[in-house]
Amino acid sequence: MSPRRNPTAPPAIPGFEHVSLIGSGGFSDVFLYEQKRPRRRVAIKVLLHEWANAQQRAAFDAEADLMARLSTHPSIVTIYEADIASDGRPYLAMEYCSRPSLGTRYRTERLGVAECLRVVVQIAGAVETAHRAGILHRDIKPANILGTDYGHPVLTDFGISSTLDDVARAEGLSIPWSPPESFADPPVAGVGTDVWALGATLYSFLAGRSPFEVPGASNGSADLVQRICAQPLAHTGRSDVPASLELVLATSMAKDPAARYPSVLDFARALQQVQIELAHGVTPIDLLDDSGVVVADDDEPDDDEPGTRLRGVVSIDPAGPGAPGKPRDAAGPVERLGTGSAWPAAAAAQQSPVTPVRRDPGVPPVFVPAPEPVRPAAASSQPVAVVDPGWTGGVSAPSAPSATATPAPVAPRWAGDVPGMPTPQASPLEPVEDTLLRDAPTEAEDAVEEAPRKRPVWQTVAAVVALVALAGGGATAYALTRGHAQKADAQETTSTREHPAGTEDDGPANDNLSDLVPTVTNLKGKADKGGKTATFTWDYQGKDGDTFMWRVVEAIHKGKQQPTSRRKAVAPVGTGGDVCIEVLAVRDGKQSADGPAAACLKGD
Ligand SMILES: Nc1ncnc2c1ncn2[C@@H]1O[C@H](COP(=O)(O)OP(=O)(O)OP(=O)(O)O)[C@@H](O)[C@H]1O
Repeated sequence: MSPRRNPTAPPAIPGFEHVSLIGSGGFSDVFLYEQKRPRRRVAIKVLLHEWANAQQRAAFDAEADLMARLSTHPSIVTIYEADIASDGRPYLAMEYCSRPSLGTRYRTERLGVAECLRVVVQIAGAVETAHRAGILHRDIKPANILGTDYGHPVLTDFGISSTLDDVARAEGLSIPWSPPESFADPPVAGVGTDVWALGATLYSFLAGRSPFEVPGASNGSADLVQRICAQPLAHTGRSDVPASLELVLATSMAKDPAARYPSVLDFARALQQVQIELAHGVTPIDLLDDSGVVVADDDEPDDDEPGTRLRGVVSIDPAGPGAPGKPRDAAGPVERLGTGSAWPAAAAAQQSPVTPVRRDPGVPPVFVPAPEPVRPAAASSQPVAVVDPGWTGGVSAPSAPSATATPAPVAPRWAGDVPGMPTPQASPLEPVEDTLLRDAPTEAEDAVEEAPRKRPVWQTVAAVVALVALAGGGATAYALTRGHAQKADAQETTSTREHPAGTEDDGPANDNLSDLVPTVTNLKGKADKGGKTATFTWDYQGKDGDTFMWRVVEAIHKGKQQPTSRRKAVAPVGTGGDVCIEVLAVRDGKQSADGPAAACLKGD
């Protein structure tokens, strides 16, 4: 896969030897290093820019401390150290996860229902733990669930980049896993955002596609946003997914945040109920109690909280002494949640300090909460330690579950989420892009010492709107690279591609990815003499014999795909000299894993 930018040079870091590049994200490059003492492989995430001031440095330190404390959770990637490299760039050394991310796996293999449930319940424990520490993840998606050497799923990417500055904190998100309120202006974030994203992640694992991706149809960012906001959720299309699980998914992805599970813990409990129904082992939800330690097993079953590795779940005040990953600075860069409820996360959902989720009093929450709010010293217990096979890879201690312990999900009230949802036809998938709302840093941007930033959602929505205007003859053009809104040049524009997780560059984690079809890069158009046509050219680093499909793209219509084996396409220009095209690489019937690249030529 060709990155949208060249990776930066690996910095010299005392005590570590650079081995290879693992991959590049929007704000960082991740390298494999060999730590000298003790000898072990580590993944080092190096931010693209050095810090401009002491305030940013302090924010980075606070964030790294927080992450390190959170990362003791068994389903959160372990952080080893955070520091500043010799070239001035901050870095984070972490556990090297040698297995492909779930972002790669769900697209390339059919995951079993049991594994999907197990993974998501485990990750739910991580997310709930973060929420109790006052942190929203805000970018939960399959690609951010890595696999350790032992195959344990671990959540990563808590947005260390969001320490950069206020702009970075604005919003950057992965459209396919984002809820409708993320597309509001300004975007809204709360616990419900993570509940939706985790539900959407589970859906992706089961369906092999993200929830609003329609096989065979256009799955650009504008399409996805429209469907996420307005269309009902389709069934996963799998006969081995029971109706109860479809309902849990629909509840977690109810359009109205108030109609979702009030906390990730509640969502996880509903999944445990499905595990019970399917006679699967119940996966424990790993949480800390109020003293900050995992409660030791004892021999009394906990019928009320099946499989929750926690006895006295309490209202944890993130500022309190027992809070895991207690923020050093309450005014720090990460999004903090409110507290003070017996349902801490639920309370937080209503009190997001950034923009509260508006709860419509006329719409009662449809989730039936667990019978009792969590209480301190509930003195329930776990009976025996059992080995949870598969992803768990370790000893866990689910309590004896009771089929009546956790309430079954009830039908969401949101009209679009009711059963009877359309089931998409099975057809070859056209993968949608992973993180869709990022600026693609240009070399010029890289050259200046500017904090990387994520593009606020409303800006991208504005870009979508601008593209609509373009179809109507407007002169403003944007290159929409499946969600990347890049302002185009006056006469020539270039579109570069996102580098999605799971499609890394050459490196040890990529062995199983050699079959992925890369995406074209450096797509640019130039008006031909006479102004009636434009010639687009692009770069491509795939295999001999790979071909391309290209087509003209308008705001609400896409032209017929045209095959070519050349890296060139001549497109007719529209009114005002505007024209946008998208180009997809094809190999043996397979398309670019990252979808098409797109670029626009803007008229006068
Ligand atoms: N601890 C790790 N072990 C192995 N691979 C990792 C680790 N952390 C990240 N990676 C891989 O490195 C690549 C880049 O990761 P990074 O988190 O920077 O990018 P991203 O998630 O694609 O983008 P962004 O962070 O901008 O959303 C991804 O392919 C990711 O799977």
